[in-house]
Amino acid sequence: MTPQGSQAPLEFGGPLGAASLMVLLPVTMLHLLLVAGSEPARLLGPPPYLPGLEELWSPQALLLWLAWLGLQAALYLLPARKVAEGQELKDKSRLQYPINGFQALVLTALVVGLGVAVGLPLGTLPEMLLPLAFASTLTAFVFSLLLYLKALLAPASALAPGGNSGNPIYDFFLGRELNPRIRYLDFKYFCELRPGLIGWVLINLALLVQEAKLRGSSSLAMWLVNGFQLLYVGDALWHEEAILTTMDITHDGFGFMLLFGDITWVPFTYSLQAQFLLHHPQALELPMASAICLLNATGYYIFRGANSQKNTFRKNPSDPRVADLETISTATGRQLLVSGWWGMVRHPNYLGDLIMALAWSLPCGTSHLLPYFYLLYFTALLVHREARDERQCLQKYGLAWREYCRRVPYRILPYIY
Ligand SMILES: NC(=O)C1=CN([C@@H]2O[C@H](COP(=O)(O)OP(=O)(O)OC[C@H]3O[C@@H](n4cnc5c(N)ncnc54)[C@H](OP(=O)(O)O)[C@@H]3O)[C@@H](O)[C@H]2O)C=CC1
Ligand SMILES: CC(C)CCC[C@@H](C)[C@H]1CC=C2C3=C(CC[C@@]21C)[C@@]1(C)CC[C@H](O)C(C)(C)[C@@H]1CC3
Repeated sequence: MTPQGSQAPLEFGGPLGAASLMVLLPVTMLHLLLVAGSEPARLLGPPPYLPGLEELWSPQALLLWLAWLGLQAALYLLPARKVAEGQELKDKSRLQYPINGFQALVLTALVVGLGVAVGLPLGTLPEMLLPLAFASTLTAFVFSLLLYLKALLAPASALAPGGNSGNPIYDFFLGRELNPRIRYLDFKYFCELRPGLIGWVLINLALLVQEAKLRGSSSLAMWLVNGFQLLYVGDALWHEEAILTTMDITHDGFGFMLLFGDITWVPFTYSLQAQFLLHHPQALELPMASAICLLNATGYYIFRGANSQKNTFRKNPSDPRVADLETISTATGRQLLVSGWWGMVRHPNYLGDLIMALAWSLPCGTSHLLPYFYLLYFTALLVHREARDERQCLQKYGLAWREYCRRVPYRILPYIY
């Protein structure tokens, strides 16, 4: 039996907020897909037209989507170069995770390359984005329901701290079980890094190919967006093990929010800049392109530096790369860094991520707000995420966290926020 009505405070506006988000997020995604292909490309205006069910629903798109999930699951189950252990769980056990995400990216590139060589029309993918996104949304709802039902059979120790309020809508949205898995296939870990992230760069690539077909060559702006986002995804898969200490894996249950976010929202909205560029070509001069590359490199340097510093420290505080950093001791026995990247602001990794988000939008010019959607959404997501993390850290570390906040007063942007 699983406990109902856990005392964790309700987040995301409770059941009403959760229900609204479950409608709003898919509608926003479909709106963005429609608007990106339209002439005025207005983020805040109405969509160019309202698609009928016959345009959204396509059995071929559903089959293609399921085949994609199947391919990624098969690649996940291949032998891995390393098996990593997750954080300690409530019952003191640790789960095992295969580290073969980068291998999956390379093998996917080979499979797609082979497919193209035998005539797979990659350039037609952009025309299928709407039905694919719809099929992906349907699968997210169905899988979330299966996860909700699976959690009914899970022991109490397997449940997430939130997501077990007893309200079915809220719990369906937030996710009840912390690490739902069937044998070695851990659904949350699989979804967080594979089908969505790799799908995102594949969609970008198809948009680049299609642009070359339409206009004779791919634009510099399209190359930059593809290159920056491939670096981001490649980096995430290369440092796959680091995901095991993120809030999503250690704290959040696996429900509609993360599942839809991972497999639907990421590939179909994070590729918005490339979608925009296919329909709205932008001239980009070399000096401007160089400045944008420098901005992306700066963001990446901060993002990677901060994330690696924390991961190295969490794995082994005596590692020579972090042993000289100043720390605060906490009652839990864990320490908090107060110098290096984590002495600059309390979330230096968010700062680097936001700088990169700006660099991904700039190649699209300044005539439209639409390609800046990611930057706006991401700022809101990270500000909200930062507040959630602060609450959890205050609960975990108490006075030591207050001392950290006193020593490092800014959250994300030095001297501003
Ligand atoms: N592209 C996208 O859509 C998204 C990207 N991201 C990115 O994912 C990455 C991970 O983000 P997220 O999981 O939110 O959070 P963090 O990687 O920032 O992890 C927060 C945790 O780090 C530990 N921590 C905080 N301060 C310190 C300190 N001073 N010293 C040591 N440990 C500390 C605490 O956990 P503990 O003490 O228990 O170790 C805290 O709970 C970020 O780079 C973020 O930008 C996130 C969301 C969406
Ligand atoms: C739209 C919903 C309200 C919220 C959905 C949120 C999800 C899209 C994001 C939650 C945390 C994420 C992370 C990444 C992608 C987006 C989601 C799933 C991440 C995999 C991107 C690549 C990074 O290098 C990372 C650090 C591995 C990220 C981890 C968190």
